[in-house]
Amino acid sequence: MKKIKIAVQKSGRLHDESLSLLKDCGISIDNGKDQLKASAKNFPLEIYYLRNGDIPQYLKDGVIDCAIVGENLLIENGESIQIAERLGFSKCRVSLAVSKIFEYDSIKDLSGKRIATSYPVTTQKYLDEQGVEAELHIINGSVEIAPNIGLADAICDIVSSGSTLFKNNLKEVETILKSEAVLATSPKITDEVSKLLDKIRFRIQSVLKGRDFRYVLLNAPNDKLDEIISILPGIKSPTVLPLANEKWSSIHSVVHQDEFWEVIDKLKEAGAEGILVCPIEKMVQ
Ligand SMILES: Nc1ncnc2c1ncn2[C@@H]1O[C@H](COP(=O)(O)OP(=O)(O)OP(=O)(O)O)[C@@H](O)[C@H]1O
Ligand SMILES: O=P(O)(O)OC[C@H]1O[C@H](OP(=O)(O)OP(=O)(O)O)[C@H](O)[C@@H]1O
Ligand SMILES: [Mg+2]
Repeated sequence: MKKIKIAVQKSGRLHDESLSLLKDCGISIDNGKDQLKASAKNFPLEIYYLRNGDIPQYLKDGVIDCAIVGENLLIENGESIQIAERLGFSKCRVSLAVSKIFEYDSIKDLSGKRIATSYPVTTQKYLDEQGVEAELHIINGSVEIAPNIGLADAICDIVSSGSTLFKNNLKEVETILKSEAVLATSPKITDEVSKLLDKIRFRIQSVLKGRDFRYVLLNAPNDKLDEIISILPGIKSPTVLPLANEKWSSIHSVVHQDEFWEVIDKLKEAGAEGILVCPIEKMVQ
């Protein structure tokens, strides 16, 4: 049977969450130590452990069918690569930054300046769009040190919490793009393998949706049922079950994590008691 070839980062920021997502999708991988390729035990899938930076090229060449990769790299080297799913982790941005003492008003201030970056295509594209000419210095890591050692006037690199910029006396001045981990697909994927990809996508969607919601169980006095039900969003409508005490009912529902605490406060105010909250492993729709 044909297998789908998926790449994940060998080590680094995306590695652990990529594997845990596949595991939550019920794909169990038999890994030997330092093995760069392994097979799933219960799904027609081969996993390849690669450098994140190399993945776009492997996808373009069709050596792998899909991959979990940082979205920012698709802008750098990923024309023709499609995003099948956004995965919601490793969120960051690619930004321009300058020394804290640089009097920066607009992007025009970088005209004729030296910019150090590991993302030359992304940086150049942005400068071209803004009509600014600058000199790029390509370096592969520790980019934030460049202005402090006189190698560059500005940098273009990944920012998440901003602490690396802060520690290196830099300030973020322009956000070029936002990124997260994505499931990306090769333009050369065959129809047969696409069917396997669809199965993985369906599982990923169910897992990610489950992570966004909480299952809520509570007890409600029957005379408050209508009010309490009106507070609960639910997928369709909440489940209401009678309790042994006939003046009370048990209500089950799902609540989005974004509105969770607000909903819980309202439920308590409306007379709900014994509120239990459980994680949802998967939510299939
Ligand atoms: N500080 C961060 N916070 C959140 N996400 C990040 C951060 N740094 C990088 N990322 C995201 O994770 C991806 C992987 O970053 P990481 O530093 O692990 O690998 P990499 O430097 O791209 O290299 P390699 O090619 O060696 O695997 C990046 O492409 C980016 O999308
Ligand atoms: O805004 P922050 O939360 O400080 O994160 C940003 C830093 O994280 C990444 O580096 P990483 O730690 O991945 O090291 P690397 O340069 O070796 O890839 C990135 O290149 C920045 O340096
Ligand atoms: Mg990094």
